[in-house]
Amino acid sequence: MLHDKTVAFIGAGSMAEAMISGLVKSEKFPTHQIVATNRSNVERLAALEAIYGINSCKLEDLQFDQIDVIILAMKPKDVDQALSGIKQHIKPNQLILSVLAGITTTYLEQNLHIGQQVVRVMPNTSSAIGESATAISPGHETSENNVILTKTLLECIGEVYTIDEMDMDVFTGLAGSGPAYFYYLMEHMEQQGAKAGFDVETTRKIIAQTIKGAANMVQAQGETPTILREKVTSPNGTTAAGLKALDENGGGKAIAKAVEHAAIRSKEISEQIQESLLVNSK
Ligand SMILES: NC(=O)C1=CN([C@@H]2O[C@H](COP(=O)(O)OP(=O)(O)OC[C@H]3O[C@@H](n4cnc5c(N)ncnc54)[C@H](OP(=O)(O)O)[C@@H]3O)[C@@H](O)[C@H]2O)C=CC1
Ligand SMILES: O=C(O)[C@@H]1CCC=N1
Repeated sequence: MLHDKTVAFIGAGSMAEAMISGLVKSEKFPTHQIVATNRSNVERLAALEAIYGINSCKLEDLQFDQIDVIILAMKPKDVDQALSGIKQHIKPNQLILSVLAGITTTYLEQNLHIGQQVVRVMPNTSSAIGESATAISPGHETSENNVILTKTLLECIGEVYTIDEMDMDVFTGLAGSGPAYFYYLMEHMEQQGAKAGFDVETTRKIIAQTIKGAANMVQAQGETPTILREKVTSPNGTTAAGLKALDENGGGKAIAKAVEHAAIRSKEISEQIQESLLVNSK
């Protein structure tokens, strides 16, 4: 299904690079069928070409009629300008995937053609190694074939979950932003290792293996995190002391708040973009 598809990224930053890396590593389709464009940073495009063997070009030189799937990957604040720039070149039956946090399918449909095929997508940067947890929510006009194409394409970069768009903000708080919470945790664990005189490289490896092992246990054993946590925790042992300190210092609450506030911010972005649309249409 993918071998004859051409995919263009509009926006070539961190998220586009992670997806390009994962797509290339999947070897599901030729790298020359991936094209990256951005607003102005030509050095960045040259670097992506050199690293991944993909194509790139200036946005104005993109051959839109030869692209099957267009992936929007600019910041939400730039979406209006980006859509105004590309609308005249795209056709309603072209599939548009948007990875933009907070940008709804309704917004995309209102700003593109009647009947435009759109899917809202929320990947994370683990796409780079084929380990993303990616959500998709198809637009109102999107055909079943295009939903299947979207899933097939995104399965190259990890697991894909089809969710109700109402749940996209929470999914963003959990999985889109999620890797950052674990990196933050690792940063803090690393600091403690360094304080105790461990060298940074070794500590990093130890922590990464510990997190990977814990995640794999959840996936492989089919046991809940609660049961698995209890199995680590001996009465009056070291883990109990560590968990008590976490609780007393608001650890659990802080994690819940992180997910909650990321989701709130995603919703806020939707509202702000919708408001600016209303203001501009007055
Ligand atoms: N980073 C992440 O972990 C995740 C990000 N996302 C979403 O991905 C999107 C991109 O994020 P990220 O990659 O971090 O951002 P970056 O700032 O790294 O990249 C943004 C890219 O968009 C380009 N761009 C800006 N305006 C336009 C335009 N009008 N036309 C074409 N290209 C344009 C920029 O080009 P130039 O450099 O030339 O200005 C740049 O290549 C965001 O909407 C974010 O919500 C979703 C999931 C996870
Ligand atoms: O921080 C952001 O807004 C983007 C969306 C999810 C991850 N990064």
